[in-house]
Amino acid sequence: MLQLLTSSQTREADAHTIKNKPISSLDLMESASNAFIYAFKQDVPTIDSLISVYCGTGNNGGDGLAIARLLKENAYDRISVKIARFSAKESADFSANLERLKLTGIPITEITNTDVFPEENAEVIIDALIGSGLNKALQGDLKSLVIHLNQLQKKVIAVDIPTGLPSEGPIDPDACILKASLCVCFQRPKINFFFPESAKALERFKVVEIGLDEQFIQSQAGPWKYIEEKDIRYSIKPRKAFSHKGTYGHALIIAGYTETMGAALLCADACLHSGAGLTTACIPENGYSALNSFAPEVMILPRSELILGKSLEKYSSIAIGPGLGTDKEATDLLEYVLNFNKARIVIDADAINILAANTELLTKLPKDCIICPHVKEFDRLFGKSNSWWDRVTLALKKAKEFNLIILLKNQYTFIVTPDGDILINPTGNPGMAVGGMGDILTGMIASFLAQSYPAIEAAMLAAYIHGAAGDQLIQMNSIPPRYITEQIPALIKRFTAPD
Ligand SMILES: NC(=O)C1=CN([C@@H]2O[C@H](COP(=O)(O)OP(=O)(O)OC[C@H]3O[C@@H](n4cnc5c(N)ncnc54)[C@H](OP(=O)(O)O)[C@@H]3O)[C@@H](O)[C@H]2O)[C@@H](O)CC1
Ligand SMILES: Nc1ncnc2c1ncn2[C@@H]1O[C@H](COP(=O)(O)OP(=O)(O)O)[C@@H](O)[C@H]1O
Ligand SMILES: [K+]
Repeated sequence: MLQLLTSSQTREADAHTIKNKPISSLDLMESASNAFIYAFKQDVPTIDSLISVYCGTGNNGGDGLAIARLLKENAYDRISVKIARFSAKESADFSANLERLKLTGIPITEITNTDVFPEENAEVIIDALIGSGLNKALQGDLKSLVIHLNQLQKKVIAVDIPTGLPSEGPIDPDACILKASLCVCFQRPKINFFFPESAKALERFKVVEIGLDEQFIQSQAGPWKYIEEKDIRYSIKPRKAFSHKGTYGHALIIAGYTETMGAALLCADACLHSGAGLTTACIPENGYSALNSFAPEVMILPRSELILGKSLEKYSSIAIGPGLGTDKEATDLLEYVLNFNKARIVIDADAINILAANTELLTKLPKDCIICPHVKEFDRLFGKSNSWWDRVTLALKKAKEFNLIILLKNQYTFIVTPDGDILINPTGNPGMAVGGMGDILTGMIASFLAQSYPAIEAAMLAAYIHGAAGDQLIQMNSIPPRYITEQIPALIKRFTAPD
């Protein structure tokens, strides 16, 4: 997993690299600027594009000056540089790069006040005004400049981070930010890129290596970790020779209601496709024939038997909630499952809403229980948050308090653990924003739990593979959830095979 850094940790990684590699800070800036150019060339291959580089006077601005010079060396020769000089300060590496830039003949304009902005006919704007050194919300002259640049509606490519976006912490919905169509960021994505509020600052990002000390970065403390394919390959176990259905556990799916039987079918079918040896669905009687025709491999536990106290001993995992409803019977079922207390459980959808209405049940959750709320379910359960940063911070607190794994769903799903980690899932795409998609994920988690994966791994494998299945169908505008299920077995097999 990639350890993500706060802006102050990034500064430490920067200083550590300069001291120990060793490399001068000016050479590190050159390396960062070269890495930017590499990504830029892929996005703007036309060398006669008109490019304007807007620079602040800190190190982000220093990058901008070096980038302008390197673009010229790479045959882009229709470049101009605009320096926003609203204060007398400049960083040493900015000054050094300004001297180098002056030798190239690239036109440089200084913007010292905002009464009149220089005319701008560039097709591409490179934003090197402020990077990770942002220390307050934009205001004054710089804010006026950013508002002006946003109004031009040009293609903007940001260096390291869009000007005005903080690297971490709550994103103010009213903040003034220079909106980028692409951000080329250095070494690690910024934590704030993973929150929906960042959509006002950037459309997409690319991460480029700039030569910071990886060992140092990985040894940094902090909850934010980014899941990589190699983590999945490392966790996932191939099926063994001489194994049989009993080897892979027996999952019980307690789900479905007259109007929402589909949720139970999708969930049970996804569990089956994710490798559980046996899958049983506990659904109302009016769903039996639908289940038998949709997924004949799945067995049935009559709802009436469970209500009468049928033992849960034989099940290696239990999923409860998809399409379950929130009536008295559903509440009793959840309580019964929680009282059993031995099962490896995943709680979703209506079962989360039942928890929200009966918060005393939270204390009955067994150790390493997984809940997988979407944002509304999460807020119903734990209260409203003002920002995603606050919401995930709250999840961290609740995961510790209740010894619980919280899988908070979104474009980037956050898996928050009782040990204080926040694992960010990178897979998935907006085609997956279709009802029933979460039911598939819950079935997958139940399946991995049944197969004896530790709970955090079960959550991680399910989230990653679920999203990766969606990414295999990226050519579809919207993805019916059952299409995800079809992808799962081959995808799991692929992750068990050598690279
Ligand atoms: N290790 C790495 O990743 C590497 C990072 N590198 C690059 O360095 C960048 C970080 O550079 P940095 O620390 O010099 O800060 P930077 O972003 O230029 O901003 C500081 C300037 O902005 C000003 N300022 C701040 N807030 C403001 C506001 N609201 N409104 C107005 N002004 C404001 C602040 O002024 P002050 O408040 O101090 O008066 C100061 O002048 C990083 O993003 C990357 O591009 C690479 O070169 C090499 C390796
Ligand atoms: N824009 C998106 N990008 C990536 N994944 C998404 C996106 N939208 C939805 N998903 C995924 O689809 C699932 C939706 O779950 P949920 O909202 O519970 O659906 P439902 O309740 O209809 O089953 C989650 O796993 C979520 O991560
Ligand atoms: K920037």
